[in-house]
Amino acid sequence: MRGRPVQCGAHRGQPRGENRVLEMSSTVPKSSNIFWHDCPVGKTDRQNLLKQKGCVVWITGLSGSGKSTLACTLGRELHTRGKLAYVLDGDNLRHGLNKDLGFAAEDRAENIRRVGEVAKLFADAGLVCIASFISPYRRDRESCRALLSDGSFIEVFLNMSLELCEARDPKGLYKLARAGKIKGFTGIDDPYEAPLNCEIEIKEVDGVCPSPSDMAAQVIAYLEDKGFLHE
Ligand SMILES: Nc1ncnc2c1ncn2[C@@H]1O[C@H](COP(=O)(O)OS(=O)(=O)O)[C@@H](OP(=O)(O)O)[C@H]1O
Ligand SMILES: Nc1ncnc2c1ncn2[C@@H]1O[C@H](COP(=O)(O)OP(=O)(O)O)[C@@H](O)[C@H]1O
Repeated sequence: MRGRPVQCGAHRGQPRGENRVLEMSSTVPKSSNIFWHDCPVGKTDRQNLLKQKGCVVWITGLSGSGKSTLACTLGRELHTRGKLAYVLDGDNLRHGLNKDLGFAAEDRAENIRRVGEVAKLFADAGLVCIASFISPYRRDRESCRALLSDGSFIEVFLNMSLELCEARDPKGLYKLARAGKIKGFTGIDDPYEAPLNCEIEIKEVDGVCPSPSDMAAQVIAYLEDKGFLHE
């Protein structure tokens, strides 16, 4: 859902003859008397330099579904092809930018809101931004999608069963959650809302998950097809 337009009456700090309408897709700023500054080098210039188009590949799924694995494999594959990508990973961002947030629904929403804004900046810089977050709430993911225009938000759903994720349990978190030692763990006693209209769905076939390189190849094929890997 697009947010409400904000009237912005100045350019580079100088008042303009007519107001410019900026589209704000998230919350309305708390601060007043703020002005948008345009720079002479724009997104198109950066994309031409990089010979690629900026976008956000948003990977969502349960803990243990393979989000970080896909993010890293995809990042490496793009790097090998000479494409600039950057991975934003849930666990990593919770060590810094989002270290003040927990796992209550409102904290997860704020986590995803911040990441959506950061991912938008990376896409504007011309990079393939790979965001790897459980992002369990549809509404939060849709808010991030609304920040990006023209199909440049690509939602990848790692549709792996809870059984598979729990059997993997690389960090032992499902075991702790089952034992009641972690409360509000996604898939156990906290919700995960599967995407309804994602661009890419990766799932098990006969209980077997595609290999990391096959998953990455599926995303690369999409990016190629939609022209993100060219000027
Ligand atoms: N309660 C609870 N629920 C889910 N996950 C938990 C929880 N507590 C800690 N962890 C660890 O946090 C990682 C998920 O962080 P995210 O930022 O991706 O979560 S969210 O998008 O805000 O829901 C997640 O990483 P992944 O396993 O890589 O998904 C876990 O390692
Ligand atoms: N496609 C895959 N095939 C087999 N094992 C995988 C695959 N993707 C991930 N794994 C393994 O599953 C576990 C969880 O993967 P991870 O990427 O950490 O998931 P998430 O980031 O969603 O929590 C890891 O031990 C990883 O090596």
